[in-house]
Amino acid sequence: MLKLRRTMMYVPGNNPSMVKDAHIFGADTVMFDLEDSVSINEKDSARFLIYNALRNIDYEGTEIAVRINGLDTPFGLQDLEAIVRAKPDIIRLPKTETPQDVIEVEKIIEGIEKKIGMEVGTIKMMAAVESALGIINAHQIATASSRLVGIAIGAEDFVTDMKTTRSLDGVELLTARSQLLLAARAAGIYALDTVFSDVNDEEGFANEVKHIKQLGFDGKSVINPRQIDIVHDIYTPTDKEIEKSIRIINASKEALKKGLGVVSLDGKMIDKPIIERAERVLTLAQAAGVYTIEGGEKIGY
Ligand SMILES: CC(C)(COP(=O)(O)OP(=O)(O)OC[C@H]1O[C@@H](n2cnc3c(N)ncnc32)[C@H](O)[C@@H]1OP(=O)(O)O)[C@@H](O)C(=O)NCCC(=O)NCCSC(=O)C[C@@](O)(CC(=O)O)C(=O)O
Ligand SMILES: [Mg+2]
Repeated sequence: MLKLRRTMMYVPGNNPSMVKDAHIFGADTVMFDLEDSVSINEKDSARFLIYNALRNIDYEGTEIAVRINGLDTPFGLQDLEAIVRAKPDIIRLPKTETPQDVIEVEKIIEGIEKKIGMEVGTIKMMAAVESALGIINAHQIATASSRLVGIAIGAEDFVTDMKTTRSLDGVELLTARSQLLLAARAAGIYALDTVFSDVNDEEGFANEVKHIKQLGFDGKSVINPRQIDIVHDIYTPTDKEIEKSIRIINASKEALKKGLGVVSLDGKMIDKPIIERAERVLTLAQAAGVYTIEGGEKIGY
């Protein structure tokens, strides 16, 4: 089954009540943060909290990521030493600028895995790109380690680096988002969009989600439980899309029987890429729980 990563919800690593209940809101991934939502004087206590939470709280199968501090800070190495031992699914690197940043973290993770007898490769990685240099190096970053399940854009830091600000239409991010997506797709890994900081602007948020879905992102980092359903609703194939995909696949099967590569449905050409897109709609629908593919046969609509 396809692993959905429509939402990765940031949870400040210094907030015990948020950390305890983080999984109950239904985000596809919960991401405990040790970096920018934690002040310098709380770095050690947050690391301790997250280490203990991962070891003692049952997150009921929700994918867990931890955003560590960069290795260029006094906290990054200590974060890795503690957090790898607590076995999250994913370590997220902030402010990744070069493939060496990824390789350096991977070596440390591997060293800890070996030291504690954990199978090498258990901990996956995700790299956040948040600067002009990172975007320019996006493909090298995306292919720097087989542990990488995805790359993400961090827009707040990126626009600061670009000496601009964020707007509702996101014009300042278009090139960076596109470059990040190209890098992720060429590397065959997930592409995650950035946070939308105004949790009360539901309309602005929904418009941004529609925009990044159309660009091709797999999902988005979110900062508040109220943002989760908005993303999931927009990302879940509609009944109409599912029905159309089934008709396309059935038409393609008929074409195959007749030995045809191209067939027409409702006056529109149906060929291989269109069939692939229809298959993906059904795969996404199944992963989202709104459609069933049983024994290779598509049923349930
Ligand atoms: C925004 C706000 C303060 C609003 O507070 P409010 O109090 O108004 O929220 P309410 O809606 O009233 O909360 C209702 C109930 O949900 C609970 N609840 C809320 N949020 C929850 C949550 N996240 N996790 C679990 N539980 C939660 C809450 O405890 C309450 O529970 P209860 O009291 O029991 O009813 C709050 O959400 C929050 O702190 N968010 C996380 C912020 C954060 O992590 N920022 C760092 C990551 S970005 C970054 O670093 C930039 C970046 O790097 C990013 C990139 O890479 O893209 C770049 O460069 O761009
Ligand atoms: Mg950031």
